[in-house]
This record gives sequence, C-alpha cells and structure tokens, in this order.
Amino acid sequence: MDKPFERISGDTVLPSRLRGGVVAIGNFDGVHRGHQAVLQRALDEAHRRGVPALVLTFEPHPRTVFRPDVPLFVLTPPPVKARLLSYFGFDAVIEQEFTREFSERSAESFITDILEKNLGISCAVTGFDFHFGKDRQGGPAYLAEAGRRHGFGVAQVEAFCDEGTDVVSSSRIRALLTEGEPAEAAGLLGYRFTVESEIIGGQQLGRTLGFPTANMRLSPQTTLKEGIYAVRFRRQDGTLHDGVASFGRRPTVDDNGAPLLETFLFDFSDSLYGEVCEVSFFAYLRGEVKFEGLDPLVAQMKRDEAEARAVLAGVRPLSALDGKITF
Ligand SMILES: Cc1cc2nc3c(=O)[nH]c(=O)nc-3n(C[C@H](O)[C@H](O)[C@H](O)COP(=O)(O)O)c2cc1C
Ligand SMILES: Nc1ncnc2c1ncn2[C@@H]1O[C@H](COP(=O)(O)OP(=O)(O)O)[C@@H](O)[C@H]1O
Repeated sequence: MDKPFERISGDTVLPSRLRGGVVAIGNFDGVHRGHQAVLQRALDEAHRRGVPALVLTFEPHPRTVFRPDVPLFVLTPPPVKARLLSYFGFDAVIEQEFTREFSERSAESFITDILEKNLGISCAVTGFDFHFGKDRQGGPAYLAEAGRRHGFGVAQVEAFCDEGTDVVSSSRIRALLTEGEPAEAAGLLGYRFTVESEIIGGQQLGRTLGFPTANMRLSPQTTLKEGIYAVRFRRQDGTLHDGVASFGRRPTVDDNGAPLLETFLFDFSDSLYGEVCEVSFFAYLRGEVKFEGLDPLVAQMKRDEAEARAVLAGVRPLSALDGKITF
C-alpha cells in the first residue's frame, strides 16, 4: 500500500516526523518532465539520506499575484498537483500561501523563517532558475552560500530539454493544449493532461440521445481547445473508464453557455452526480460543429465513439507516473 501523503498549509512548523527532510522548492505548475528532473533529484537525495522527501510550493501561482489582470491557465490546481506528487513518491507537500506580503520577505527571511524554522530542512533542491525573496534577491549562488552558512545541503538541477534542444516549460505545454495538441503536451508532461471537477447536472438530453454525459465545469482560465477528445475517466474510487468527451458550448443545442466538459463513458450506466472525478486527455478528434438537428449530431457522436475506442485501444503508459494516473 502507498504510504500516507500529507498536504500541509504554509506558515506551520512541521511535526518532527517530517523535519530534517530534503525539500524540492518551486511552483511546479504542470509537474512536467523538467519539474520531474528536480523532483527526482530530491527523492534520490532523501533516500540516500534516509529522511523525508518534501515539496515546498506556492499557492496561488505567484504570477496571478504579480499580474492579476492577466488570466493564467493553471495546469495543476493544488489537489491535482498534490496527487501527482504523492504518486511520484513524496511524503508531503507544503502549500505556502503566496501573497504580496509574502513576496516582500527578504531572501534571508525565506531561509531562516521558512526553510530553517518551519521546515527544518537538511537539503534544498531547486531548478536552475529558481529565485526567491523580495525583488528576486536570492538566486542559485545565494542559496548555495546560505546552505553553507546554515548547514543544509543545496542541489541545483539544470534545465531539462526535450530531445536536447527546447527547454520543457509550463508555457509550452499550455500553448500545446490551447492549440489542440494533447498528445504533444503529454510528451512534455510525461503523463496525459488531467482535470478534476465535480459532476453536475445538465439538460438531461444526453440520455434520450443514447449518449448520457457526465458534465464538469473547468476553471474559466482553462484555455484547452474546444472540441471532441478521446479520454480516460477516473472515478473517486480509482476505477478507470474509457470515453469520448466534448469540451465546448454545444452550438447544436445551447449556443450561449460557458464551455462545459461532457464525457460519455463507454459501457457504463451508473449515476455520477456530485462525485469528484478526473478526465485525462489522450487525443483531439475534431472541432465542435453546429448540426441541423439532433439526428446528424447523434450520427457524428457514434463515429466519435468508434474513433475514440480505436485510439484508446492502442495507448501505453508514457512513464511510471502516467501508469499510476491513467492505467
Ligand atoms: C462525443 C460528443 C460529441 C459532441 N459533439 C458535439 C458537436 O459537434 N456539436 C454540438 O453542438 N454538441 C456536441 N456535443 C454535445 C451534445 O450536444 C450534448 O452532449 C447533448 O446535447 C447532451 O446534453 P446534456 O448533457 O445537457 O443532456 C457532443 C457531445 C459528445 C459526448
Ligand atoms: N455512460 C455514461 N456516461 C456518462 N454519464 C452517465 C453514463 N451512464 C449514466 N450516466 C449518468 O448520467 C448523467 C448524464 O445524463 P444526461 O442525460 O446526459 O444528463 P445531464 O444533462 O445531467 O448530462 C451523468 O452525470 C451520470 O450521472
């Protein structure tokens, strides 16, 4: 059985069972393959030292605090990020509340108050470009020097490049998802992009068409391309179901609403209302179309189902992490 994983809010002094740990520090939005290089280094170091493996992350994403006027498509909201980190093998994530006030802290106060006093770390692991403290005072050299002064280890991990050329980044992944390239995004993430939300009621029309759909609202900042996808659906109890999903405004039946994610699960007939479920995106099949009536819509949905079944029949895990999420 997997060991218990803890989500801890920032500004708390860690209990003794989690002190002395190795902490990976960063926003890690997406927990992509570049992040995973940093996270793996922290895990290896924790195993070598025989101490807890922790992640320190900032919520909400600092960019939303510095640029509140620019919406940010967050790839991994806190519960999703926490689940990925637990699958990856960490003992806990510390979700430090990020505010303007927090950002005004000096780099030295970040070291003494957060890393030393609250977390009691034995080693910090960061990416090559991690900066911290007011006006980005603290960089890699500062952290290394602070480690020598305060007696904790420091490891910094180089930029992780895709096929040796392009740096893997959250912004590249956001752009791929916005362009309808979920398979390419999965290549950079190391797993299939996954959203989590509660199943809500709709117009109850789907069941009369032979295509009941489990409906979810995604965050309004999600700029995932609208259209039809081959997906895998995960229920709260961990069971997986293949399906086909539509993300969009349903121009045939309801042209005005905000986009909805609606998933038809194959070979399934239970109620899902009120359950928090996950949808993982494997392939983009087509854009949404305004049909003249329900018959051509249903005929197209049947073709979509056949195409999604064919896509999903051939999929393989991209990594151990992917295997834990969608296989
Ligand atoms: C595989 C699939 C493909 C869909 N394609 C379209 C489409 O091209 N155009 C459209 O207006 N709605 C499309 N929809 C949305 C349907 O109109 C919607 O699911 C149906 O009206 C049921 O609505 P309800 O869940 O509120 O009952 C699609 C839904 C699914 C599951
Ligand atoms: N195969 C299935 N795929 C999706 N949802 C299903 C399925 N079978 C039963 N359901 C249930 O039916 C609901 C969807 O039915 P539907 O008529 O489309 O109503 P709604 O308008 O609420 O989407 C889902 O939320 C779920 O509780």
